[in-house]
Amino acid sequence: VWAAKAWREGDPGGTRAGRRPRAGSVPTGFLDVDVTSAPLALECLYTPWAPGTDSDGAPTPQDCPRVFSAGLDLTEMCGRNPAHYAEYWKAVQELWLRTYLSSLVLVAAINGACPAGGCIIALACDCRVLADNPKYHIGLNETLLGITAPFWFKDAYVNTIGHRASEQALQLGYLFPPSEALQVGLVDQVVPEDQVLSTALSEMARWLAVPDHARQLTKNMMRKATADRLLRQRDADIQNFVSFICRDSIQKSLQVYLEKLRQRKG
Ligand SMILES: CCCCCCCC/C=C\CC(=O)SCCNC(=O)CCNC(=O)[C@H](O)C(C)(C)COP(=O)(O)OP(=O)(O)OC[C@H]1O[C@@H](n2cnc3c(N)ncnc32)[C@H](O)[C@@H]1OP(=O)(O)O
Repeated sequence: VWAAKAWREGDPGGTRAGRRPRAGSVPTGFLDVDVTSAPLALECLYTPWAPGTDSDGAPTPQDCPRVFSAGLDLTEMCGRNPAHYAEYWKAVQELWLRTYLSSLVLVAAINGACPAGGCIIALACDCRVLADNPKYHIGLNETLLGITAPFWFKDAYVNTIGHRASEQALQLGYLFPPSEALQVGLVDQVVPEDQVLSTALSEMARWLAVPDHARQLTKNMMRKATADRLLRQRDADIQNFVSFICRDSIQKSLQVYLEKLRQRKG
């Protein structure tokens, strides 16, 4: 995700926020963003986490091909205590709200798989450019993990691809390959892999050509109702998440899913 400020200053990389998971951060699979540090805002958010770092120790997108974000870190939702789940979910809400309501132009350059939490961050951006690789699936696949997408994930989905397509894709936990993602409107452009970043920059230029105040007011007008819905019920949403995730059956489902992932690797 590239933010307008960094781009404007001629530093597309900007300050890196994506680093290996650490205390106080929201591990989202391979995307790790510190949301407890206010000045970070979104000017710094741009890269998925994966092995491979630059001279500052920050990861570089070209070093982590194949994964934009593996979604939320399932190990944060397994075998922990309710206080941990509550804190984690609050941080996830915060990450989404800040991204979704940012007055900056945000363009997601999706250079790999983009399931669940990865998809929700991409959906919070203004525009999505996906690399044309049949392995780069995008969507909300929660049901396949035995869990349900929270209402605000669903709202963002419906806002983007419509009610019927969301209803079907959410129930099936469907991950769209690039051509279908484009067709349904989940992404705005599908381009060859080596053109993702340049296309994202062109998109950024297009959005930045619009007077800022008019674009920002319009963005807020379009997004406010969806964000307000979560803001009104943040605490209830946290309680729902905690009681849901603490169920034995849900813990079991998540553990089985994680185990399958690990076995698939081996
Ligand atoms: C009432 C309301 C209740 C609401 C409740 C729930 C709310 C929503 C909750 C969660 C949303 C989510 O985001 S769930 C996460 C969904 N993500 C996925 O399903 C993706 C899983 N991962 C993959 O499919 C693949 O890893 C990949 C396609 C992204 C990449 O494939 P690749 O082959 O490159 O990588 P590996 O498979 O080898 O994985 C490497 C390594 O990472 C572990 N892994 C992968 N994904 C996750 C993850 N999301 N969380 C934790 N760990 C993950 C994988 O097990 C490997 O680990 P090891 O190195 O230890 O073997």
